[in-house]
Amino acid sequence: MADAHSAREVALDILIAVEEHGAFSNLALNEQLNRSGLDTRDRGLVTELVYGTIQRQNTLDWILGRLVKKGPASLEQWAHQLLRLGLYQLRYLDRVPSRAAVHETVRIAKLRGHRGISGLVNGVLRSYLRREKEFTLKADGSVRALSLIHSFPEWMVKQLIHSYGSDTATHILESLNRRPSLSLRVNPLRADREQVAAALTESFPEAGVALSPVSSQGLTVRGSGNPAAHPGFAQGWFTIQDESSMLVAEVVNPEPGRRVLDGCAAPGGKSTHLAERMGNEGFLLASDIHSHKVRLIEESARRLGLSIIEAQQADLRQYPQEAEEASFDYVLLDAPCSGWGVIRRKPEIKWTKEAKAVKELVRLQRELLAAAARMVKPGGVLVYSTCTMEPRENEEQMQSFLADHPNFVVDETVLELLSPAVQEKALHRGGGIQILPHHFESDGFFIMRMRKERE
Ligand SMILES: C[S@@+](CC[C@H](N)C(=O)[O-])C[C@H]1O[C@@H](n2cnc3c(N)ncnc32)[C@H](O)[C@@H]1O
Repeated sequence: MADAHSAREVALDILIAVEEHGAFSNLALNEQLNRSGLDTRDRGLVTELVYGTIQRQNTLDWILGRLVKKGPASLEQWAHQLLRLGLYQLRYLDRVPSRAAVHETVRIAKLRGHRGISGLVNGVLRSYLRREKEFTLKADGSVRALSLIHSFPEWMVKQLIHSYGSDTATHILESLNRRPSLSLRVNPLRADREQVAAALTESFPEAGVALSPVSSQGLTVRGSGNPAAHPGFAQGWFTIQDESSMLVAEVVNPEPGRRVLDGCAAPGGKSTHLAERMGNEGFLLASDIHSHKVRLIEESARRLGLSIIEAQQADLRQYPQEAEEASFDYVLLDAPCSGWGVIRRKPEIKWTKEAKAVKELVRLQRELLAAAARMVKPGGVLVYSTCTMEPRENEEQMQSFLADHPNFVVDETVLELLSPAVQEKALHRGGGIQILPHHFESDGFFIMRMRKERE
């Protein structure tokens, strides 16, 4: 069995990969954990350390700025990451005794650096423990205080307050700092929701499996357990998917036998959901610009027994061959976006995506929307979705789409397609629905359904 020492070293390696090489935290975690040979408890610790340290980065750096003489940026990259990792444990992890956290951090510093560095690490962490009270943060209504208390960039906090008001913005920030939960979508072509819940509970008694109030195909897993390791996964009983994300296919609500285009489809979470809802009858073209990701759609479709999906690599903006224009009954555009709704799973989004990136995304989404609109048959349905709470990419984007495309009308009855719990909580924004992260402790999502008028 591996010990907690190596857990911290694995965590440090992942933090360095994310910061220096721009790796995605969730992918880097998966890859390094699989290689590490750590047991379940230590894997849990690594996950906690990596997500927590990235999540709390600006608060940790604010403190380090006062404790490291020339500032933390003057240190070598790995030493800066190591200090963040050590300080995170002292400030946020009750279950790790302070002595152990300091001792382990200094030990790693000795292993990886020279004596000077281990002395510095030791001094900084010990002076934090002595001066802890100086770093108490109080909400005083300012953007700066909220940004430091919850560790979000100030521009993002400002934008959330502007869009949702201060109370809701605070709920959003708090929720995005909680651990991501796990949910599954049951494949009705292969299994029944109650039976899958019972089978998983039998295999993982600690898992706490329950029926989701959000989606009629969803199950939530609140405790520990790894459903992907259950034999039912390979047999196509279920897919691991966030609950909010399941609402998109429910809003599209395609009839079996029809022609569907998913224009930004990889890795295929929503394409496979759509095909399941169609009872595997009809035709679903799942296309994405990245060929390596198109393979993932094919793999999932095969595992779930969905033969109506044709996956292809294509830039939606280069579409269509004339033959395909206006030939789809339903078109889904699940657009690339700023991803604020999934910060729980990819906390580095807070630090890597800058304010100006939103502008570029808005332009790309606009081009993709125009292309998607061309593919819809007269009388057909267009659904636009994003996993963000940023209004310029959501309701404002749709406002300008509707102004440019007067032949599309908003489907105002969209909530009737969704569960009572969603009907009660979802916000109505410009004809679309907005799920916020604290509504169900799931991802933030915007979804809007429109119909193309018959000529
Ligand atoms: C939000 S993700 C889609 C997630 C997917 N719908 C699912 O549920 O698994 C957005 C996708 O858009 C793709 N994309 C970006 N630009 C594109 C373009 N010009 N044409 C087609 N796909 C594009 C990206 O490769 C990415 O996979």
